[in-house]
This record gives sequence, structure tokens and C-alpha cells, in this order.
Amino acid sequence: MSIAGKPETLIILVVAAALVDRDGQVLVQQRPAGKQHGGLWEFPGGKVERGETPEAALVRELREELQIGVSPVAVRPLSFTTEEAAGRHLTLLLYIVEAWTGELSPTAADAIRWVSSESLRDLPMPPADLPLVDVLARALLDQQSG
Ligand SMILES: Nc1nc2c([nH]c(=O)n2[C@@H]2O[C@H](COP(=O)(O)OP(=O)(O)OP(=O)(O)O)[C@@H](O)[C@H]2O)c(=O)[nH]1
Repeated sequence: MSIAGKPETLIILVVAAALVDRDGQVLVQQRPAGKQHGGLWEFPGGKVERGETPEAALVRELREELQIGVSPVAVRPLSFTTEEAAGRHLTLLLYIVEAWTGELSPTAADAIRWVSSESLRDLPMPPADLPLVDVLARALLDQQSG
């Protein structure tokens, strides 16, 4: 084993967006059954491709998954988390997105829902999301009271 880790470990970088509407509700989508984490609720997003910046990947994923337009300068980095499981190391970057163009039209999810950041904690989500949900709830609370 090298100092960099096990050679067989798959290292993936994933970007995700907390889309927040004017009432402070957050969009989550349900992963299709049969996919990894199928049936769980997650933030829209996906893997960063080779040669792509995380922000460009997020803009692309939001266009592909929800058919909305987002400016790369309108995505605000919030927090990140890492997870090591099943031979892969995942880094998940979460951004806040409050402005977009177009009507939401989900293409990759079984369902979408708008929920308060507090109720996110009651939804079954992938384990890597749990610490991010806490950070998001706090950030939105600070934003409301500030
Ligand atoms: N989009 C998204 N993926 C997440 C979240 N949390 C989390 O653990 N993941 C994991 O990150 C990975 C994202 O891969 P994906 O399959 O959605 O990526 P992708 O859109 O590039 O899909 P593809 O590989 O099927 O083309 C999945 O293993 C997914 O379970 C989240 O909140 N949002």
C-alpha cells in the first residue's frame, strides 16, 4: 500500500446543490430504485468529470437533472464532507443555489420535494449528507435572522 492509500480505492468527487426558494424551502430529489442509495433523498448533483471545475459540473448537472439554468457565479460553496465505504472514497461538495432560470423539470429522480431545512433531518438521506444537512440548517437560520 502506498502513502496515497490503497491503489484499488476509487476516488470520486461529487457536487450537489441545495436549491433554496424565497421561503427558505430546500429541494431534494429521490434517487431511483436500483441505483446506489436508491429510494433515498439527496441534493441534485453528480460526479465531476475529468477536466471539469466543480462549479461547471454543478451547472451541468442542474441543467441535466432539473432542466434549469444556473450561472456559475451564483453557486455559493457551503461545506463538504468525505466518506470511505465499499472500496471508494467520496468527497461531496455542497453549494447553495438561490437563483435559477426555467421551470423545474426533473429528469433523473423518482420524485422531488421542497422541505424546510429542519424537516430534511426527518428524510432518509445517504450517510454522507447528514453532516451537511446540519450545516445547511444552521446557515439558513443565520441567513433568516441576519
Ligand atoms: N447527487 C448526489 N449524490 C450524492 C449525494 N450524497 C451522496 O452520497 N451521493 C453519492 O454520490 C454519487 C453521485 O453519483 P451519481 O450517480 O449521482 O453521479 P452521476 O450523475 O455522475 O451519475 P452516473 O454515474 O450514473 O452517470 C452517488 O454514489 C451518490 O449516492 C447527494 O446529496 N447528491
